[in-house]
Amino acid sequence: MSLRIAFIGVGNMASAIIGGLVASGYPADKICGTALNTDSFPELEAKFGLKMMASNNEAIASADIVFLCVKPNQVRSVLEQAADVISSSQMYVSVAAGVEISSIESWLPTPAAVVRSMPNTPALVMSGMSGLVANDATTEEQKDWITSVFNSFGDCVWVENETQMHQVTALSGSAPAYFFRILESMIKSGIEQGMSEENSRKLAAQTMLGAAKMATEIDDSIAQLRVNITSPNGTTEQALNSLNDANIDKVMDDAMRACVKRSKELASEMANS
Ligand SMILES: NC(=O)C1=CN([C@@H]2O[C@H](COP(=O)(O)OP(=O)(O)OC[C@H]3O[C@@H](n4cnc5c(N)ncnc54)[C@H](O)[C@@H]3O)[C@@H](O)[C@H]2O)C=CC1
Ligand SMILES: O=C(O)[C@@H]1CCC=N1
Repeated sequence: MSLRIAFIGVGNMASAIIGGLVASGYPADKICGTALNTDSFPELEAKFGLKMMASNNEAIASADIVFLCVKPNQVRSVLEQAADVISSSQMYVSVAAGVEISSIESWLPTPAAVVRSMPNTPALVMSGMSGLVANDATTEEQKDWITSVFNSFGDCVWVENETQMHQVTALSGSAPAYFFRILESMIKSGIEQGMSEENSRKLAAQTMLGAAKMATEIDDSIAQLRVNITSPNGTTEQALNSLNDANIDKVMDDAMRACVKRSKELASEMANS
C-alpha cells in the first residue's frame, strides 16, 4: 500500500519532486499539496493529478509523510500552527536550505522521524541529485523508502553527518544555477560570433549533457576525460588556457565557499528565529 504524502508549499521544488514521483508511477491519489496561491490549484491538479488543499493542517492531518517545501523562514510557523494534527507516527521530510534537523525537532510538538534533504531542480526532468540525512528516530525501513522516493526523480546520497549538507548545497542543490550561468555565457558568445540563438543553445546545452553523462558513466578521472579532448596545440588547449588564465579554480572555489557561507548563515538565522 502506498503511503499518503502531503507537500506543504507546492512551488518550484515540490513540483519537481511531485513530477518525478508521479512519472515513476507513484499513485497521484495518495498525494496532496498546499500553496498560498489558490489560483494555481487547477493547473497543478491537472498536471500531476494530486489534490491541492488550502489548509496546511488538513493536508498534514491526512498524511503519513509530510514534505516541508516552503521557504526556510516558513518552516517553523507551518509546524507550530499544525501542532494539533502532528503525530509521532508521521515522517517529516524537509527540503528547506539551511534548516537543521534539531530546529525541526524543536518545532515539532512530539518526537518523530525527520529527514533533511537537499534536492535540485533537475528532478523536473528525472535527473535530480539529492543529499539526505536523517535523525535517530528514522528507521532503516523509512530510510529505504526515502531513498526510493528520491531515486524516483534521479539519484541521491546519504551524507555522513549533517554538517556536510552545506557542501551538498554547494555541489548539487545550488549548482544547476552555476551550469545555467556558464551556458548563458557560452550561448551569448556564440550569438555574438554569428550563430543563431537556437543553434547556440542546442550545441552548448547538449554538450553539457553529454559531458555530464561521460563524467557519471565512464570510470576515467575527470582530468583524463578532459585530456582526451585536448590535442597538443589544438583548439581546446587554447580555450582551457584562457580559463586557467582567468583562474577558473579560484572562481569556482569562491562560488562554492560563498554558497556554503550563506547556507551556514541561513542555518544560524533559522535556529535563532
Ligand atoms: N529551488 C531550488 O532549486 C531548491 C529549493 N530548495 C528549497 O525548497 C524550498 C522551496 O523553494 P522553491 O520551491 O524554490 O520556492 P517557491 O517559492 O517556488 O515555492 C514555495 C511555495 O510555498 C508556498 N508557501 C509559502 N508559504 C506557505 C505557507 N505558509 N503554507 C503553505 N504554502 C506556502 C508558496 O505559495 C509557494 O508555492 C526552500 O526551502 C528552498 O530552500 C531546496 C533545493 C533546491
Ligand atoms: O538558493 C537557495 O537558497 C535554494 C537552495 C538550493 C537551491 N536553491
